[in-house]
Amino acid sequence: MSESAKTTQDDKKHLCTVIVLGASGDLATKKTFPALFGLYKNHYLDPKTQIIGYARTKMDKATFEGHIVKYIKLKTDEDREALPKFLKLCSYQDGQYDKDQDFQVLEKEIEKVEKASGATARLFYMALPPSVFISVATSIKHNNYKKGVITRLIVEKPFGMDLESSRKLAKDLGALFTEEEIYRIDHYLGKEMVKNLMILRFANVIFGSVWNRHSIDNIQITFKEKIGTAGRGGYFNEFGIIRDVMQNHLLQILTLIAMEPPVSLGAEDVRDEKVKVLRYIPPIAKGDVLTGQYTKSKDGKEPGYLDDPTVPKGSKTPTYAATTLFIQNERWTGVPFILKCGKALDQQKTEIRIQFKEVSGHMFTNLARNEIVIRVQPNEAVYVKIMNKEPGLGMKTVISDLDLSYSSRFDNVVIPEAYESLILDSLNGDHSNFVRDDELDAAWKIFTPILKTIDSGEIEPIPYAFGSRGPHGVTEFVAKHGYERSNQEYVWPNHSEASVAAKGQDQKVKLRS
Ligand SMILES: NC(=O)C1=CN([C@@H]2O[C@H](COP(=O)(O)OP(=O)(O)OC[C@H]3O[C@@H](n4cnc5c(N)ncnc54)[C@H](OP(=O)(O)O)[C@@H]3O)[C@@H](O)[C@H]2O)C=CC1
Ligand SMILES: O=C1O[C@H](COP(=O)(O)O)[C@@H](O)[C@H](O)[C@H]1O
Repeated sequence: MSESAKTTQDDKKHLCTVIVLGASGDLATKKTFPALFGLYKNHYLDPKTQIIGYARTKMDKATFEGHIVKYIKLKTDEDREALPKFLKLCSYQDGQYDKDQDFQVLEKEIEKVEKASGATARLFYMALPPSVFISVATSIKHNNYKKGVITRLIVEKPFGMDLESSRKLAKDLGALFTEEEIYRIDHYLGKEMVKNLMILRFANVIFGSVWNRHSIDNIQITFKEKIGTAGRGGYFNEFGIIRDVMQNHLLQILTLIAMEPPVSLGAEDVRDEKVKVLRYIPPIAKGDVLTGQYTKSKDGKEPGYLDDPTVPKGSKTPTYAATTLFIQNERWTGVPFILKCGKALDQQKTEIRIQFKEVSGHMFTNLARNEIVIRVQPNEAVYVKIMNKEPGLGMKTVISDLDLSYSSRFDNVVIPEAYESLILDSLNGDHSNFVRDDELDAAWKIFTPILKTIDSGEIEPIPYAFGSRGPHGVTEFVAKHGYERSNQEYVWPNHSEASVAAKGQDQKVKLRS
């Protein structure tokens, strides 16, 4: 174990200097700096914290500041007051990613700000394309890694393309930094409702006792986006929707839904349980996958995937995928976990739908199955679909719900951005919501064989129109794995953003988009 790693055990709350590598890029501008600002204005960031941006692009201070503020939303007077103070903490340094002398200049800058702030830890945020991860990590190790200073490295996905490349990345990174120093970010682990999963499951007897194959018939985890690849076609085409969303975000949700109770909330206890679940899942079978690719919208206004000039002609990269995973352990054998994700669909939402088995006996007719729906975004909510007596003189059953919609239940709550939550965790040295190397390995084992089949062009993606519900066959795919759609009419009252807005001005919860 390195000198630096040894000290981290006891020094979680060190004052950090934050170094954002790739500071000129999309992620840094859209997510990293707005999240750092969010932490600052809510007093989670020590006001002495210094933030240094680093990238190849030459920028003076004013240009850099213009860049940082582009996606920072200023909603209140306090926000407007906080911004100039936040900008004072930020500076920018240009340099190449593989030149020691440039990282030496960066080192001088870090030492200068450390002297002023008294910081004893460094958080390097790699907001960079994976092609430069290792050369940047090497440059940091050679030039900016100091004995006695805590070093933390946030690495963005994708963590490889398949099992082999992921192992290589892990090996190369592992030769430079300890596992304790590495924070592999999956921003879904920072989402409020994803963080709520352990509490829902393990702090409620009524849920805990039915959370198994004896009561649950099937589980669906769905991610839908209205946008297409939106200028990221070059990146996307290499990866496809399974690597972009399913193998990481949806699988992380699955592990939290399916794992056994951890011994504690400690990072290693939680991650041990997550790995165990993944190891019980066999690789996805070819018959358990359906893929699609979006075409022009029906009105011709939105372009098809292949119309993106950065996408190679005739590409078969899927922009939609549905797969079914099975966890072969005592709790879950026989329960299909159906993961669905797609771009350019009819709506934006991420939700977990747990459908229970049928009620036995024949006392009632026309019953719908119970469902617990955990709405990750938008309109965070947990609602339970139950059968109820239709009010009146008869004994007719009707679907109703027990609805915990955050917008109506919690007053004046600000739901933090996922990146705010995760950056705060890394500043505090907390790994619980980051991906461990063996977790990654187990995840790639599940997906690599089917990805190879898809990459070989063996599975033809089914075309679907931009803005539609997805490719034909998804309903049948889901039904094949046991999901039963009720023939009783039911619409969750808070299903759309419009419905939340329509609830009127007394809406108290501030939900950030
Ligand atoms: N953008 C997003 O919404 C998300 C991104 N990610 C991940 O975050 C990381 C960064 O993504 P993103 O910000 O979109 O990436 P960008 O393409 O915007 O790259 C970030 C910066 O890296 C430098 N760069 C770009 N291409 C190269 C290259 N070929 N060689 C060397 N340097 C290069 C550029 O800075 P300069 O030229 O100034 O050095 C650029 O500003 C990636 O790993 C991505 O997968 C994860 C989730 C969401
Ligand atoms: O990681 C990614 O996630 C986004 C979706 O994130 P969300 O927080 O807006 O749900 C997705 O658009 C992108 O393709 C993917 O790389």
